Amino acid sequence: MGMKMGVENSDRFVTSHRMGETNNNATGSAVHGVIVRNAIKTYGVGSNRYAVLNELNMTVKKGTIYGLLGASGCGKTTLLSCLVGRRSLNSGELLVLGHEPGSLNSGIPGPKVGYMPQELALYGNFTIKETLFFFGGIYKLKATFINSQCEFLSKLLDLPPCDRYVQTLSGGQQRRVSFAVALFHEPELLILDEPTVGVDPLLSHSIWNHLVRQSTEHGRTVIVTTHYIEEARQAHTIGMMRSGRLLVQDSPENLLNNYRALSLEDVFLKLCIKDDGKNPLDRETATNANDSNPVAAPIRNSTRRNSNLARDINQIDTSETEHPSSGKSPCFKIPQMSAHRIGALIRKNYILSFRNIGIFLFTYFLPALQASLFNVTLGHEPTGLRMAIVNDELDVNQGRVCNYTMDCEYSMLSCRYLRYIKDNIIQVQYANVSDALEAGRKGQVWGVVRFSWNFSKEFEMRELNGDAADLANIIGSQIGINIDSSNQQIGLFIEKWLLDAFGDFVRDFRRACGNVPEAGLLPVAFLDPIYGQKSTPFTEFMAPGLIISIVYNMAVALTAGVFITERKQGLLDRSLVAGVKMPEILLSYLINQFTVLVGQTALVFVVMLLVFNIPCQGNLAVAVFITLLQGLVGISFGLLISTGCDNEMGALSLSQASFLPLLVISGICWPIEGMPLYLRKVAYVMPLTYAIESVRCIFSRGWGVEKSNVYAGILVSFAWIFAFLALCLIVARIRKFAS
Ligand SMILES: Nc1ncnc2c1ncn2[C@@H]1O[C@H](COP(=O)(O)OP(=O)(O)OP(=O)(O)O)[C@@H](O)[C@H]1O
Repeated sequence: MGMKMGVENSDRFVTSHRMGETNNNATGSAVHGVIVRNAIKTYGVGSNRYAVLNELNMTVKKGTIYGLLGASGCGKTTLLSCLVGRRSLNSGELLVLGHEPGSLNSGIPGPKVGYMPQELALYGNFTIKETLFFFGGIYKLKATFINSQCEFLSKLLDLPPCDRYVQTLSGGQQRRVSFAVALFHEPELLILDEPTVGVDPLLSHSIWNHLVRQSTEHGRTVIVTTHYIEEARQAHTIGMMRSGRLLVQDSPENLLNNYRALSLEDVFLKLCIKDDGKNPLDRETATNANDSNPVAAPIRNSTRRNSNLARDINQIDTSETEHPSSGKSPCFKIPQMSAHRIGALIRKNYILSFRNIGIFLFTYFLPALQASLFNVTLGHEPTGLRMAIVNDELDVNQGRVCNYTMDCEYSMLSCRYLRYIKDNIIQVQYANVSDALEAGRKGQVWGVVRFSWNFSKEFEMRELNGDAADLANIIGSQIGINIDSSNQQIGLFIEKWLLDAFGDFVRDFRRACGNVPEAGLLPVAFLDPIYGQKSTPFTEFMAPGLIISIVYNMAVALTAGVFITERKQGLLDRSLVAGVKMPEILLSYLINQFTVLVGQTALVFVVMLLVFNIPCQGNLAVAVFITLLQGLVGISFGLLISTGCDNEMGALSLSQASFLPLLVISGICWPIEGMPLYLRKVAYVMPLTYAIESVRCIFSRGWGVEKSNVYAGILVSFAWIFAFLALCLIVARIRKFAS
């Protein structure tokens, strides 16, 4: 029933449906849909180089169906990808609808071609309707037209309801949706790579009928590959391919007659037997099937072929023909971008993001969680540090026990000093130094504090004698300290607390004795700091680096794999054949990720500044701006990874591998001034270094953009964004993702 309705409605394919256009079905006056001459295409490099297309010649008349048959691996897909402009020939000539694919105004890649690749090349998270609307957006089709096509093709191809998700469809249904995507915008040329795989015979029959109608009633050219040789009988011309060459091309009837065969399979078999053992480059033997046939003629000998090429090209309306030299865009010229394609890509990216709402929310809030974790875990003073105390001044037998006097009394000063030590240190009494040191070696204590038996007495002598104090007196009044310095941070804290405790002890004691408190301290005074506080918390030093590295790393992680999956599933190829340009894809991802980045950055700043009170002395807007720029650097780097890597694992490894070196070299955890001179130069050209320095200057010094330390961060960020994006385009061009 559905198929019947499809037949009735087939006239829809002559409507005008493109926004801003009156008629899209001008077929031009060229006689040939496709002409391929002496096509050579190789893969691999050096000794691994091999030819997949071997001086191949092919002629497809406009408005006809061309069935391309051949064994697996003979080069059919490669030929088709050259026709749609996704690959280029090493040598030879190729004209599709009178233009070289990829040349200006050729419409290929673009709306003139409908391409169904071998892979499914559909977004599983999209409904059928969303799929058509995505490609419709790329082709700038009107919504009413897409809706009516959706309805029409549903009936023709017996598709499930249009609101069904592609990933929930059966394999055959998915193939039919893929077929619908190739058809629905009514292209002049249909290139279908095995459209009937996984489709039941009834539907396959209907698909072929539809293709016949498309060619006979609407003058569309169809090139179709299939492994089911017999179904190709409905094609006007059959091309039989082997080892990168066309053994023959002719109408099915002629082939059956000329080879006295009952089936096309027999014809192919006979041709293969004939071809076996012959030099694949021997053009005479490869193309001697039917000398009298005008379509078979172009693939005979080289002399004839050249003259045929001249003739074939002459048959094409010269106004429609574009030669490589005239129309091909220069190597690295950035193609013109279009708002409707970018709009379609952005919508697609958002739909894909919101379909995985759980993952989206997690990644959206992750930077804020990381910032919170940083504030909770880093920069705080350690507590519960056990220190061994060996106080020889204590002797119960001699009546030397701790007293708690605060008077000017030189008695049991060891106990008095110990009371000034911060609670972060747990004091554990040990009877003798050797036991205490042994405990330190076993990791039971972080150090040993020891007093001699006559500590208070010697301390008094030292105070009274001043410069006249002798060495024995000085040594006896010392507080001996051994610290486990295996952990520098803990060692530094213990050292500082013991010294602070001594400073407090001396000041109080001298005050009690009516002396000037400060006289007992070192004659070095740290006055008010120029910037910051007297003891700036470590978190404040690290905060700018942490903010930027969290935002940067998140941006890299979210973009490093963005179009690897699309590429692997053939979706990138399909979009590019539909006319999308690589810069448009990059821009759409930049825009999508940037909107996520804005939210993430805002949350990180809220957590750092409002929740954990990291001070910002300068202009917060400039700090946020630099952080956003760094996010864009991360997105650009992620896109570069995505362009260069073939699989998600490689992208993940590369993004992770680059993160740690960048972290350490950018001065996040340790001052750049602590690096060797040569490394500092490297550090300063890294993407994050200047930006971190800029934000640090804004946060702690309150500097503005007029200072070179601040604007350097902005300029360097812009430079990296442009460098990464330019590299993306170059890599894409080299790897042939670009159109
Ligand atoms: N990107 C590539 N790099 C290297 N070799 C490739 C590449 N793509 C295809 N090939 C090789 O080129 C040959 C032709 O492949 P192609 O996909 O064009 O064959 P095909 O006729 O379409 O096969 P099938 O009918 O199985 O799809 C195969 O040997 C294949 O391994």
